[in-house]
Amino acid sequence: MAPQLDGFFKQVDTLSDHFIDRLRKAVAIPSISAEEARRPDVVRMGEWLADELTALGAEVEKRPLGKQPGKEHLDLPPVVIARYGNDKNKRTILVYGHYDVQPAGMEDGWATEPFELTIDSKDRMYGRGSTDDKGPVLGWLNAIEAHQKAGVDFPVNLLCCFEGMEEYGSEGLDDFIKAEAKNYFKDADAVCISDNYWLGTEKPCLTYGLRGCSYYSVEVSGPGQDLHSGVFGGTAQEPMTDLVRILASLVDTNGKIQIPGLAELVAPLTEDEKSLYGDIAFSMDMLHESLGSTTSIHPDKERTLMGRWRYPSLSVHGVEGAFSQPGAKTVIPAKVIGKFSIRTVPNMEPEDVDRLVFKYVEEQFNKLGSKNKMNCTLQHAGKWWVASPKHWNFSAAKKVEGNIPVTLTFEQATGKNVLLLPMGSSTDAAHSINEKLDKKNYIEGIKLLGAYLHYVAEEPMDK
Ligand SMILES: NCC(=O)N[C@@H](Cc1c[nH]cn1)C(=O)O
Ligand SMILES: [Zn+2]
Ligand SMILES: [Zn+2]
Repeated sequence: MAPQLDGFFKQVDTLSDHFIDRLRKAVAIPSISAEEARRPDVVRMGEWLADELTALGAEVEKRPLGKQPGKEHLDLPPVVIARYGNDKNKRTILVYGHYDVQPAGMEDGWATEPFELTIDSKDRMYGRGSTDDKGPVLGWLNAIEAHQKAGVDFPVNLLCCFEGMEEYGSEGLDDFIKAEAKNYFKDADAVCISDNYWLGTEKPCLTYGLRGCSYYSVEVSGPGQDLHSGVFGGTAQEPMTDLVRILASLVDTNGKIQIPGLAELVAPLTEDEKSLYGDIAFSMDMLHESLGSTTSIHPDKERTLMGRWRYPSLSVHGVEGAFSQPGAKTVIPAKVIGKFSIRTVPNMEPEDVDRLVFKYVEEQFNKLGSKNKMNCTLQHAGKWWVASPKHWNFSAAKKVEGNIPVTLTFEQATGKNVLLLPMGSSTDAAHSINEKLDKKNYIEGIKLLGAYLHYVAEEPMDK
């Protein structure tokens, strides 16, 4: 272990209550990027983060990203960029994270108030954003503070890029990264992202690939307004009935995507690759623990891991415009918008996926012979990404021990290696109700991020 690390680690332990308090303040800001009414809170969260970074001595800027595409009345939240240290003799590491969160409310079934960090008797810290991605983002700030208070020299120059629209597909960030790759980010020697999870609960992991995500809307409309089913049921063709049929035709119960031609886009499985899955420290029990049930598709670990990593999957997410409250409202919705997405893998090109999806959805709708109107559109697409795990950036991270739309953009625009270094575990329930981060993962995760920076500072650069 590098000698300075000991002092840093001890200081992280000393400051642990203060770091938890910092996370409590962050979780208390409901920075939900998908909800228009919460946009001021997303902006407030960015400002809070910028202030915290400034107080730690970083040079901070809040860069505007313009208007939200398709919602021109809304400003995108600023990207918070910062530089900590400018020593030409040190390496420069660019870290990325996001300060926005997924929607959350008690009505979804949370056991505790989602925007109040609640710590239970097993030191599990519940709150929206605790693991995705406020805990990991604060991990970098906490690592800076622990170095300062321990009197340990910070081993690298740190560049930060923290965005507020990740959970909405990182609107506006691609163009920003491309524009700044040779400007603000020009000194970066490597990139590190902490915005994913361990495979299980005990063993840290490094991630060198992410599936892509192509996200679609299917709008079906007919009547001029919502109708009373007692008055109009049996007289009007119902958009919801058409939509449910289309959505049901996309994928079967065992996750097999029904869209012709899609499977042919996937890189074939080689014997070499197949043999790798057996040795991975993962079990069906671990999967069932993180699922919170035994309703898994595949009976064995190999097929499960392949289903999660190397094959595409299609998920149906929800329906806009449909009655979703408790009770028995007898409405016939006039217009409904179904949402589904496909997690894509090598070698699926997003344009090919779109073409096959649009053709199939059109055919399924035409088969219904409905007089309603249907329109299928792409909301956003992030391409899959695979890195080189032999790079020095990964070698450094290995010593200390899963789509993030902009990962590929960082790699292509900066030309630098990108490492994904997760803090949270597989049971953290990111995007779900009762999201949490274990205190152990948070505190040890701060040490992990700090130690990675020490090792990356020392790695020979010749890979
Ligand atoms: N923590 C990463 C994450 O959750 N990313 C989102 C990104 C996304 C894509 N489309 C909408 N959001 C994910 O769902 O993978
Ligand atoms: Zn995230
Ligand atoms: Zn997320």
